[in-house]
Amino acid sequence: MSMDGIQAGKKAAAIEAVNNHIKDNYIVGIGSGTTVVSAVDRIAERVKEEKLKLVCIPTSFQAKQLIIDNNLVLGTLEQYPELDVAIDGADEVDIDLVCIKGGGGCLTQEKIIAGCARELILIADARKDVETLGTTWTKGVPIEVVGMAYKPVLLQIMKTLGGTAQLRMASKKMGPVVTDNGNFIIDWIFDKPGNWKDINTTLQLIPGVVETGLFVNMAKYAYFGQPDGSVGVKHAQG
Ligand SMILES: O=C[C@H](O)[C@H](O)[C@H](O)COP(=O)(O)O
Repeated sequence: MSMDGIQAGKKAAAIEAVNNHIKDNYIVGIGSGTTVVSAVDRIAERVKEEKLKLVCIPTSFQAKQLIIDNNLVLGTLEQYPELDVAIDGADEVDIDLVCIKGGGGCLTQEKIIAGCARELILIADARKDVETLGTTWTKGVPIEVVGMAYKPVLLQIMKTLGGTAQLRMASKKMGPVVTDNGNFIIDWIFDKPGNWKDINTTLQLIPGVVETGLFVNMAKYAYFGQPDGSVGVKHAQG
């Protein structure tokens, strides 16, 4: 898939999801990443054209900037602890709509916002629509960890679950990536897919782990855009 094709797919998925799931007077969670940029563009367009009254709650520093730059109304969880919908990207989504998030390091606030929303809607290009996790996304599961605990956590993950866990290093700064919450990220490359609910619980129980990039039973719909602009929609069972 060409870069243009990927971009076209992201945009198409974002537009269709915003058209179908954003309604007047909604409190909307704004996810993070490149695909969400197109969603916020479309939200801003609809607010202008249809005079929608929305409040947008960000999942990251990037999302907050997107909301402000597009002149949307910015809110916080303190003001609006219950959201109507959250729209967010994903690094890979399996057949049960279990997904990996955090490729851009924003998983913790994303999961909090998703947990407060009635509906989590995923938007992605079609490469990310897979049967089992680890098919096209080979960078593993991002796990946010308190800085001083990164080494024991990393060792514990490999001992308990196998695979390879490594500290994510920054590219334009010496040392590790530091999240919006002041923590580090461990990327865990798993050997094979498993029971993601159990794996997620195991990871969360390791002291020092803040949150994992495994989103299990959270997404309600996933929109996958193709290079030709067509969009496939998947709905969670149950
Ligand atoms: O940390 C980043 C987020 O979880 C993103 O939503 C995820 O990485 C997908 O990003 P993109 O839309 O850029 O592929």
